[in-house]
Amino acid sequence: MAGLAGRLARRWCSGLLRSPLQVPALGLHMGGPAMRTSQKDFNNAVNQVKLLKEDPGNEVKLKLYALYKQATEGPCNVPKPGVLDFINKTKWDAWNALGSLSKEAARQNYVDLVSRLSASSESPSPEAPAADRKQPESDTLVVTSEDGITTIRLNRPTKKNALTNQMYHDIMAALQAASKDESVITVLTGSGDYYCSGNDLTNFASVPPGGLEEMARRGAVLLRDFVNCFIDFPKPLVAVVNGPAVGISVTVLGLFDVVYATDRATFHTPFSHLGQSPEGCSSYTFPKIMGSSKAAEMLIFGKKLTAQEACAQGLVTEVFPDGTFQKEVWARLKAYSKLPPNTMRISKQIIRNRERETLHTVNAEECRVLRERWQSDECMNAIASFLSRKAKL
Ligand SMILES: CCCCC/C=C/C(=O)SCCNC(=O)CCNC(=O)[C@H](O)C(C)(C)COP(=O)(O)OP(=O)(O)OC[C@H]1O[C@@H](n2cnc3c(N)ncnc32)[C@H](O)[C@@H]1OP(=O)(O)O
Repeated sequence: MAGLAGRLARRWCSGLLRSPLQVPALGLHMGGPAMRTSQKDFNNAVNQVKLLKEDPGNEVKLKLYALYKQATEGPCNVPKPGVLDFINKTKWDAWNALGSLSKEAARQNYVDLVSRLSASSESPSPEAPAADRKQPESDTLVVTSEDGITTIRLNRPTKKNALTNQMYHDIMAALQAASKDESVITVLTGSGDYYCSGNDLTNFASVPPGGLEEMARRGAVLLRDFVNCFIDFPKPLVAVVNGPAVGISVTVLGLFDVVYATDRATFHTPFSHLGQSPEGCSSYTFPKIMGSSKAAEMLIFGKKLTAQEACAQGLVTEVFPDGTFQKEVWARLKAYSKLPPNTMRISKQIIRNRERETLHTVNAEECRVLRERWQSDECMNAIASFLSRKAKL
């Protein structure tokens, strides 16, 4: 029965990309998705599906179908097909699983999904020569591969490893390369006494010709792409937190598989102090990890956690004495890197995949909100204070 259902579903899915659901060509906006999806963006995405070079597989096609129905008709409003009507039941289940997701959110998710599918079908294949892959363009990021471990090291110690716009791009490129290289485990860590002091606040200092609005739009697209790389990263991802961590370097920890910290580390998300709001999917992962009131204390009131506190609350896996931190952590990681790589990937998938679409939705929403916050007086004043040396956390 399951085999027959699978075959029928496969046959149905193979027709989906050519189904009458699609609208005439409009040409997809590929330069980074808009944060508020218009009908035109959605129509473009529907059309873009037909141009995908690779078959995205049945699961994705079903997701596309369900999001399309939700975006155009709202929550599932038709009776459940009978158990023997395999094809329509599969479609119905996928649509119904979206519950009360709004039409707007479904449209946004559809556009995001198509944009990711288009990007991955255009990205270089694993066999592509290394020269074709984007490599870090400066020495503020150092990527090495040894003993089955690819290490991405933030290397701007004099600025506490604050993330410049270039570094966001370099990290994304490094993650993309690491997802395809021979390594088994990927590590993110920092040089010097800090792990990372978060977004480099001077990123806000140079306003582009389009003004504050354009700066906020670009920031939101960059942030969304950056966080998506963590959500979608396929191999075990480990943070080796070698010192204090601030802002986005803390929030994305909820998307890592394991977080090791020195006992010198602290974890600080001072968003309210900066007139900003949570990102990195922390509005979803933190309450899930530590409960809503602990998460609120961090994300709304900016409470700084010690490494021990972060460990007690589940954000950190294990804390090590600073004197032996590097030795102990790397010995542990080397041992883990000998485990069967495919098995580890598959285990990660089964742990994470169920939540992937939710995380993409959360990410898009957080970026939409932040885009507005970045244009607020509260945010501008906080950044101006830091840049004029009046404020420090
Ligand atoms: C597009 C994506 C957007 C994503 C949204 C992300 C949001 C966030 O990450 S919010 C968090 C932003 N981070 C901060 O607000 C931290 C600001 N920095 C500080 O408060 C302090 O520098 C410190 C507590 C991190 C360290 O203090 P201290 O030990 O006293 O060291 P200094 O302040 O002297 O720092 C040395 C040097 O580094 C510069 N610096 C440190 N952090 C940042 C930063 N985040 N942005 C820009 N510059 C930073 C600091 O200004 C010093 O520079 P010099 O004076 O030129 O030596």
